[in-house]
Amino acid sequence: MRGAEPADAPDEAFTLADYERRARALLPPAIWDFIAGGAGEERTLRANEAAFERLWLLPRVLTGAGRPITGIRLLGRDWPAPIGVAPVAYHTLVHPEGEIATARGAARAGLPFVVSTFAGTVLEDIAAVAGGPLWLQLYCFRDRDVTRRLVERAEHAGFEAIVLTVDAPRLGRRLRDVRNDFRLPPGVAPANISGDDFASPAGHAAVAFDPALDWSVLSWLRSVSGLPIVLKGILGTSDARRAVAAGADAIVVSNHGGRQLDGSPATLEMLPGIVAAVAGGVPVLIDGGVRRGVDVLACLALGAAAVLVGRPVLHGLTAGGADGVAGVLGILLDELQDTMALTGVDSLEAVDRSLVAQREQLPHLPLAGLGTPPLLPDAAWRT
Ligand SMILES: Cc1cc2nc3c(=O)[nH]c(=O)nc-3n(C[C@H](O)[C@H](O)[C@H](O)COP(=O)(O)O)c2cc1C
Ligand SMILES: CCCCC(=O)C(=O)O
Repeated sequence: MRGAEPADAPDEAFTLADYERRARALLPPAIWDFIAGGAGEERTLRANEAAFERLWLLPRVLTGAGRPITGIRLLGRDWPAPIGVAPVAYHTLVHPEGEIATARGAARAGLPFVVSTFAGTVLEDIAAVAGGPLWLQLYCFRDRDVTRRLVERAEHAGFEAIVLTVDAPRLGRRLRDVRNDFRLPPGVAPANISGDDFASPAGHAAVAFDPALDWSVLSWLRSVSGLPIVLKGILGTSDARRAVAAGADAIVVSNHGGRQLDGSPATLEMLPGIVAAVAGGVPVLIDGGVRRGVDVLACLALGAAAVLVGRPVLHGLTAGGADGVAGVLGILLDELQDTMALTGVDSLEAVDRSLVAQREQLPHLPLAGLGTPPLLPDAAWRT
């Protein structure tokens, strides 16, 4: 499906799919399953990547576009490209240096890194080697003192935003982990929170996560931190509007990589409606299934300010530590530049919806009219 591919784990990685195959060959099966898996029957997990297969990019020719400039500005900071590392727990599951190596890899590209509440290494140590913006992903615990201390430490260490995950009153039912009776191996534990039994991620979340959060959590967070607040895990238009009204500084359209509510839609499918609902009020980021530079441009064409990438970064970390992370991010960046050049745009401001078409909406394609609901409500195919 993914083009000219070697049958096994390749020696050299030219695509994110190559890194994925290398990681799979290296990791114990239960750890692979924890990372790769989603909730339930994994319908949402599959849908995230599949949604990109339904979009075509429409190249324009003779536009006079020169060398592509990929930089953006977000929450007061310049990013060299609209790509960041999504928060992923326990990088120490796949590499002994964990998030330290990830931060070093991301620093080579100058790209931002969202560090998980469940990082396996110490926030201050990560900050010491980081080269791009650092954001802290926050799970709000029943114990607000533990939650507050984490935020204060991050702020003190130079983290620039808090990314509150709002789609996890508990963890989704991840059947691979249930069947494997998945436990963290010895030596893998959260480095920035203590006291609990963390061995079973779902069991720990059931005890420690606040299952009854409501919108007042934003004012609580404002009372403990002056940092910008990003809400991660918004999938609906009314929640997106509510987030803006409640004072969020940005949102991430996310279904947690298909790990929470199985049966929720692909993030790409929800993006245009959410962008319209937010109407420029705050930047809209997206994650879920971004695996190629073309996917990044498709998200931007549908109105995203930036994308976050989760599993591929862990694949790079598994395969080559900091070099592997830099490799994954570098491939995405190169592919984004190729895509911009070949689409006929040289800046991201020039990227808009006229650059994408949903394949079912191109009337001359045999696939037209199969009854798939339109991704772009206004049939935005133009030439
Ligand atoms: C192994 C793993 C651990 C994750 N841990 C967290 C986490 O601690 N906090 C969080 O908000 N999201 C977490 N996520 C979700 C990611 O931030 C992100 O939403 C998702 O992975 C994006 O999809 P992608 O993997 O297809 O790029 C995790 C995802 C994976 C695969
Ligand atoms: C308690 C660890 C939660 C990590 C997480 O969010 C995920 O695995 O998706």
